[in-house]
Amino acid sequence: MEQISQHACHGGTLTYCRHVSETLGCDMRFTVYVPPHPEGEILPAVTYLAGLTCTEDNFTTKAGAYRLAAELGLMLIAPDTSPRGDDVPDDEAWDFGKGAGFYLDATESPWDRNFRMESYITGELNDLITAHFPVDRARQGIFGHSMGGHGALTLYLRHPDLYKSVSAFAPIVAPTECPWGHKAFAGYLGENRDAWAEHDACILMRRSSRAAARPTILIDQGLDDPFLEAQLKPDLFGEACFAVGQKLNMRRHKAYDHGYFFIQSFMEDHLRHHKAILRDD
Ligand SMILES: N[C@@H](CCC(=O)N[C@@H](CS)C(=O)NCC(=O)O)C(=O)O
Repeated sequence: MEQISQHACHGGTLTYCRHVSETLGCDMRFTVYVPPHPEGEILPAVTYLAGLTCTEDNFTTKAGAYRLAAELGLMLIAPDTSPRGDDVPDDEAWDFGKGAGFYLDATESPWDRNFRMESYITGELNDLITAHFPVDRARQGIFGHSMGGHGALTLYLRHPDLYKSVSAFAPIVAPTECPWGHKAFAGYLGENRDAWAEHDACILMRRSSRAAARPTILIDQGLDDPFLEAQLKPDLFGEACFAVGQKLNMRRHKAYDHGYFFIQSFMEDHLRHHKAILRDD
C-alpha cells in the first residue's frame, strides 16, 4: 500500500492511499480518517460507499464528516465506486461500468474480471485497512448514498459478521424494480433473476430471519430528490422492514435534493447512530 498524502484534520489524520488490488485487477485509491485517540487503542470504523459517478473523494471533501468523527472517535473509510484504469472495461453511460460498480461481484463477461466490488470491500480492502490502521474489526459499520446506500444495505444484510450497524442517504432499496438496477444487474449478473434477488435490499430483508435481533436502520431521504419516484422508492424498504419486524428510522425531509448538501445536513445523525451501536461495552 502506498500513502499518496496525509493531512492533519480536526486533531486526527486523513490519509489518501493507493494499492494494487488483486481482487479487482487494477490500482485502487481510498481514504481513511483516523480520529485522535490514545496510543495503542483500536477504534470502531464505518465504511462509506458513494454513489454513481463518484470516487473516494466525494465523501472525503464534501460530506463534512470529520469534525464529529474526531469527537466520537470513529474511523471513516471511503473507497472508490468501481475498478479503475485503462485495462478495465467501461461503458459510455454514467450509470454503468466505471463509477458504477454496484458493490457486487459480476458474473457476466467482460465485467466479471474486474467488477468484484463486494469481494473487494468486504475482503481485500478490509484486510488491508486492518493491517495498516488501528481498526477494531469487531466494531464496524457501513453507510452510503444512492448506489452506495444500496451497497451499504445489501453488504450489511449479506455480511452480518462484519458489519454491526448500517445507515443510508437516499438509497436505491429495490434495484430489481428500478431502471438503474435493471441495467446494472442485467449487465453484471445476466438475466438470472435469482442472482439479482441476492443483491436487492428489499428481498434480502423479507427473506431474513434475524430482523428482530438487529439494531435500528437509519435512512434519510430528501423529498426534492429528482430520483425519488423512479429509482429510489424508499417505501418499498419500509414495507419490507415492517413485514419482518425490522426496526427502521426512515426520515423524509422537505426541500432536500439528492446531493452532498443534503448528505452533510444529516451526517451528524448518521455518525451518532453508528457510534451508539458500535460502542465499546
Ligand atoms: N449523471 C449526473 C448525476 C449523477 C449523480 O447525481 N450522482 C450522485 C450519486 S447518484 C453523486 O453523488 N454525484 C456526485 C456529487 O454530487 O458529488 C451527473 O453526473 O451530474
